[in-house]
Amino acid sequence: MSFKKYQQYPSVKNFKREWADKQITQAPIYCSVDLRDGNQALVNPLTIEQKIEYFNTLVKMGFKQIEVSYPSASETDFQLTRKLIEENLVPDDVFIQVLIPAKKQWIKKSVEAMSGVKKGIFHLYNPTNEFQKRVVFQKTDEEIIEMAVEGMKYLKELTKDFEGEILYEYTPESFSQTDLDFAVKICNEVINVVKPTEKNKMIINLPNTLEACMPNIYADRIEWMCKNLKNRESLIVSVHPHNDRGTAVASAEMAVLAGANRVEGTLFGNGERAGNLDLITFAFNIYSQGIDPKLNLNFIDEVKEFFEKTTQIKTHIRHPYVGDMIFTAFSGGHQDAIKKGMDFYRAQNCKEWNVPYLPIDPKDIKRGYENIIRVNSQSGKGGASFIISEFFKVTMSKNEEIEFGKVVKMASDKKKQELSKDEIIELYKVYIKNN
Ligand SMILES: CC(=O)SCCNC(=O)CCNC(=O)[C@H](O)C(C)(C)COP(=O)(O)OP(=O)(O)OC[C@H]1O[C@@H](n2cnc3c(N)ncnc32)[C@H](O)[C@@H]1OP(=O)(O)O
Ligand SMILES: CC(C)C(=O)C(=O)O
Repeated sequence: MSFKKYQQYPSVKNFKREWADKQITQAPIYCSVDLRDGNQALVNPLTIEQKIEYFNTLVKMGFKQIEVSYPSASETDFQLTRKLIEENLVPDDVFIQVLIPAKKQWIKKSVEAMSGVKKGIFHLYNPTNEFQKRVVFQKTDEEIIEMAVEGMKYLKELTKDFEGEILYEYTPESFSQTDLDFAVKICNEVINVVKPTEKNKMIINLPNTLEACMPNIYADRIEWMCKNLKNRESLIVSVHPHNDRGTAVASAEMAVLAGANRVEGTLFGNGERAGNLDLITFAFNIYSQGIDPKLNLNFIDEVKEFFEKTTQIKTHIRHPYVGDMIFTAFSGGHQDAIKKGMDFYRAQNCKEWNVPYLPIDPKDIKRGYENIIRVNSQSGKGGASFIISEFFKVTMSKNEEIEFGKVVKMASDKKKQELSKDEIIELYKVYIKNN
């Protein structure tokens, strides 16, 4: 291994950031890219039937913008888009989005796929970083700009008679490794073609295609772009974070502070390599700050079950907010604080959630309190006492708690396994009989 193979990501020079003093006060616009970016990462891409079921789940969750396909990628993508439109499967308040590479034949195919759309987002992209410009495309800067400009002109021409509500989106793909001066130049040229207004905005999407820098630097780059893009008030600035460094959620949050109005991501962060921005964690983070997340998250366990069955990807037991073990403590110190916190919360009929070690109230996502404390050899008296009061409806004295705590500790240590609720209750019955 040699770290010398890699270079440090450059910071934004001569730039006075403002985002660091801000707070998120409202949820941004969400765009789910599960059916495109998520789908392109699956071992077996989704069938039309699976995509429709997935689409309906996203709609039920409250997504108003959904990237449904890459119509030039496959017949399935193309036909799915046609089916959604022809069979009127898209609610009136939902935009469907298609991803389009900047090449005439693919633009044409994508426009055909969207014919008759009521609310549509045409998302054009071409890679803009130094390596891809020179090695993959073997083009000059001017030729790369021409690809984007000519692509957008052609797209506009082909869609000029569309009667639905149309939004154009442009992505300088691989923005994360693109020189900022070039990124702003190419975006401004495309903006010149679309000519957005405050009433008819366009989307400029700035992806962390390969997440290569720390979230603070991504935020600097987003704020710098927001300050240098033409006609900013007519733009919806969007971000599309990936998770290669494991910091996609932080990058998205800081990008929102830095001026992004919209985030693209997927459920539970599915996506190529280390995945995309996890929209569920992102939205729960907003929720847990007392802000309306503008997504319906209360049936997230059903969504998770559907997601796992459909994608064949198991969500980690420690996945923030939704993992199976996310509201469970084994360790004594934590259990003691949770028990005291729960007792206080109930006794005082608290309006604000403030129970230690529980990031949100499990009931918010239809989970009960029965698993918040589980007991093994790492547990203390508080854990055993919680089980007895919660499930045997007996409140122990302090002294009893101490003595019975020792009994439970010995039994679980001897067994070298967790003790079930029933085992603890049985131990308690014996303890009472003998004392
Ligand atoms: C970061 C992202 O997620 S971007 C989205 C990437 N998603 C996908 O690629 C999924 C769908 N893609 C596909 O199904 C196929 O790649 C297709 C249909 C688009 C093209 O297939 P093929 O013609 O067989 O080409 P192939 O995949 O080998 O190579 C891609 C070609 O498109 C070019 N290309 C890649 N992106 C773009 C773009 N945004 N605009 C224009 N051309 C592009 C490449 O330079 C390459 O060109 P070349 O054939 O002249 O060398
Ligand atoms: C096409 C763009 C938005 C993309 O998927 C990426 O850059 O990761």
